[in-house]
Amino acid sequence: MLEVSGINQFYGESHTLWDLAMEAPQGACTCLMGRNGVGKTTLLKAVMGLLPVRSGSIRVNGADLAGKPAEARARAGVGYVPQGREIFPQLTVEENLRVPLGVRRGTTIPDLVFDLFPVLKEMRRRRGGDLSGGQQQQLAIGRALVLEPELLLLDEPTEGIQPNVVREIGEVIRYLNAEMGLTVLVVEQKLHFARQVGDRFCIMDRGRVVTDGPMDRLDQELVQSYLTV
Ligand SMILES: Nc1ncnc2c1ncn2[C@@H]1O[C@H](COP(=O)(O)OP(=O)(O)OP(=O)(O)O)[C@@H](O)[C@H]1O
Repeated sequence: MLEVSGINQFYGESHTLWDLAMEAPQGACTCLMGRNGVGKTTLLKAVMGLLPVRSGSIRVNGADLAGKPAEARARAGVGYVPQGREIFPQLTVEENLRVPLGVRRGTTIPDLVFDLFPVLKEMRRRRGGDLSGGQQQQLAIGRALVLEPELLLLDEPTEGIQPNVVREIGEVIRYLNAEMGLTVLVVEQKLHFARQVGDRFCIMDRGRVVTDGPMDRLDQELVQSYLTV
C-alpha cells in the first residue's frame, strides 16, 4: 500500500531523513516508533506532501506521489491526522469537517464520521476552540476521514489526551483498520497503546528505519535499545 524508499530530507542544511525505506502493508496497522527527534513527524509530513524531499520515492498503491502536492495525495486516498491536531479554533466543528471537501469538490460529510464520534454531531455548531483536547482529537480524526482515505496517517493521536478518550481512540483505530479495511500508519510513543492497536512496528533512529516486524516481536531488547530514554 505505502512503500517509501531512498528518502532524503533536509531542513535547510540539516539532513534529517537518511535513505529512509519503510512500508505500511495493505490492511495492516503499523506503529511508527522511536525516541523524540528521530524524524517520525518529518516522515509523516513527507508522505503527506507537506515537506519536500530531496530524493526518493513515496508510492501509494504503486503510484509515485513524491513531488505531488498534498491535495493530490489526499485525492489518491491518503488521510492525515497531524500532531497537535491543528483544528481551526475559530471555525465550527462542522466547518472544520467541511474543509477537506474542497479538495474533491464534495458536498457531504460521510455518516461514518458522526457514527464514530457522536459528540461531533452534538457539537457541530460549536467552535473548534471550545472543544476539549480529546474532542479536538476526535475532530482531527473525523476530518481526516471526510475524504474516505484508504491509508490513514496519525501522528501521536493520544498525546495529552485523558485515558478514557485514549481508549476510545484506540477502539476507533482498531475499527477503521479491522472492520473498514483502512491501512494505518500511526506514530505512537506509548508502548501499551502501540501493542493494543498495532499489528506491526517500525522503529526509527536518527533519521532511518532500523528495524520492523510483527508486533509480537517487539521485545524488551528492542524497547531498551530504541525506545526507552
Ligand atoms: N521545521 C524544522 N526546522 C528545522 N529542524 C526541524 C524542524 N522540524 C523538526 N526539525 C528537527 O528534525 C528532527 C526530527 O524531528 P521530528 O519532529 O520529525 O522528530 P519526531 O521523531 O517526530 O520527534 P517527536 O517524537 O519529538 O515528535 C529533530 O532534530 C528536529 O529538531
